[in-house]
Amino acid sequence: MLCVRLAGPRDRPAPPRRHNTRCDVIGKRCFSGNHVSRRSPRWGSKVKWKMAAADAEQGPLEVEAEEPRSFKDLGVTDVLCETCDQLGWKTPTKIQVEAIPMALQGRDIIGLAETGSGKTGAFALPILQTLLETPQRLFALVLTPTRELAFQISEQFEALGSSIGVQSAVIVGGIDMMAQALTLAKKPHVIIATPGRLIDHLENTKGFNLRALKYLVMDEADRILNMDFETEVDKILKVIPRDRKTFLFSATMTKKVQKLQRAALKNPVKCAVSSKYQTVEKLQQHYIFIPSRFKDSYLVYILNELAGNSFMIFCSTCNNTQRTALLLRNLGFTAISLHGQMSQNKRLGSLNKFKAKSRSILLATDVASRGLDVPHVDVVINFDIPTHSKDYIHRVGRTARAGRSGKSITFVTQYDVELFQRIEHLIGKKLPVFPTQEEEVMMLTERVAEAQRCARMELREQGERKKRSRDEANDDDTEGATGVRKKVAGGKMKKRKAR
Ligand SMILES: Nc1ncnc2c1ncn2[C@@H]1O[C@H](COP(=O)(O)OP(=O)(O)OP(=O)(O)O)[C@@H](O)[C@H]1O
Repeated sequence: MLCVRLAGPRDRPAPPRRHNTRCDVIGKRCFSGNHVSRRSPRWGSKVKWKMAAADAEQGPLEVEAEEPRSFKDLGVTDVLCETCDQLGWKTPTKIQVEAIPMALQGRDIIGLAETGSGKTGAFALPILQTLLETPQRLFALVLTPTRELAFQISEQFEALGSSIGVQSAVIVGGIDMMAQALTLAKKPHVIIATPGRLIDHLENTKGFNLRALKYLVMDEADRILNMDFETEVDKILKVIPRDRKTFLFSATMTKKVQKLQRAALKNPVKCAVSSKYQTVEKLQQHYIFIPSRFKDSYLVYILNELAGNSFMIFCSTCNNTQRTALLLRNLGFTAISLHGQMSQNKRLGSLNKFKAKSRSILLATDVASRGLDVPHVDVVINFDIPTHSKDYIHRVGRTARAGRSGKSITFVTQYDVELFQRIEHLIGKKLPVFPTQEEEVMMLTERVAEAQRCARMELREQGERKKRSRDEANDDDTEGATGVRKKVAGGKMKKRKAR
């Protein structure tokens, strides 16, 4: 028997019912009788309805909930509660409290919650629970803006679904189409994809379609819906069923999300547990105002001052990311880069080294600003100020995740004042200055200048090598290219060495 109580979308949740259900392993029947219907969250009677109407024209329904104590209270089935417990998720986060019961009732959802607040679990758990109750291949599609985020979400689905045998597939660019086609032929339960590559498969891979899809998730929805992906998303929406459930999640909300809400959502519930552009409370945000030509010296100074921490440093271009990584490596820091001009293998390699703490500094473009969850990041440095203020929120959200504390420092030069003011306006806060000692910074300039010269040389050599051979093995972020470091090192560069 499948656990679906056919109820109207505005029904108040019914009391829990125990019943026999398909569970534990997708497609196998369990008769333990321990499972709670997906339409029967235990705390249902405590839901207070803020707005009575929920018509698409009138905007999404907003709900306010009294806080339940456990995932079980939200209506999550025992087997998934156990997995949450094993993952160390003792209590649900606010967005999970708001979104999971609504999702289990079969509602479309717009989820807005600050960075690092557990949005992935908020959409993955209801999908897995429904999959358990109504097993089906090619059940859910999650769209993400970046490849690394797709891998991360897939890991989370696999972790949460480990005890029920869920199979997920990552379909992103930069990876062999044929291998992906073979994976798709096995019909995984959940596909996590970047829009462009998914379209490639929908158009070119024989036998692959999403005509039976039950769930569409857009993670980082506002980014997915901006101009870069608009055409792809429209194409995808045309080839998936209209009677699917749709979830949009992000830490920042734009008018474009509302635009899509009109186009693709049905009777959505808005689960907003933060204001539109909110940064995390436990994040200490700072800025430094410095002349543009001393940026590198100030960076080295700060890395020394905060030695022992783990850093994510954001640059505006691939070239500057690469250059700064080379510069820092020439000065003995364990820095590694992640940007769009690297092969996918190298990108994942960099991220894994940083995650494994074998590198303490990750330099990245905005390809790493959204969604990436590396819990040990202590400090985010905006070496180049973000040109889109919203990116600031996502970048600094790479630290202070899941209740931890963290620090961010934004470099503001004479050219960045207006952008900085826009950021302060967006987040509704005046940021304090990060204290620096100018004399100490100036003492670094000579060595930094030498390292800059070497980094430029290496960058040129890398460019020439790339031209000579398109062989990926020789391209991008070759850490071996730091032989020049020896030329620079000479004496003891740093007061203290970053880990
Ligand atoms: N209920 C929970 N209890 C404890 N930890 C949790 C819980 N839910 C999620 N987490 C952890 O919190 C971290 C952040 O979760 P997640 O990546 O889903 O955040 P997010 O809201 O999607 O962030 P972003 O906006 O940056 O994408 C992850 O490491 C995840 O394992």
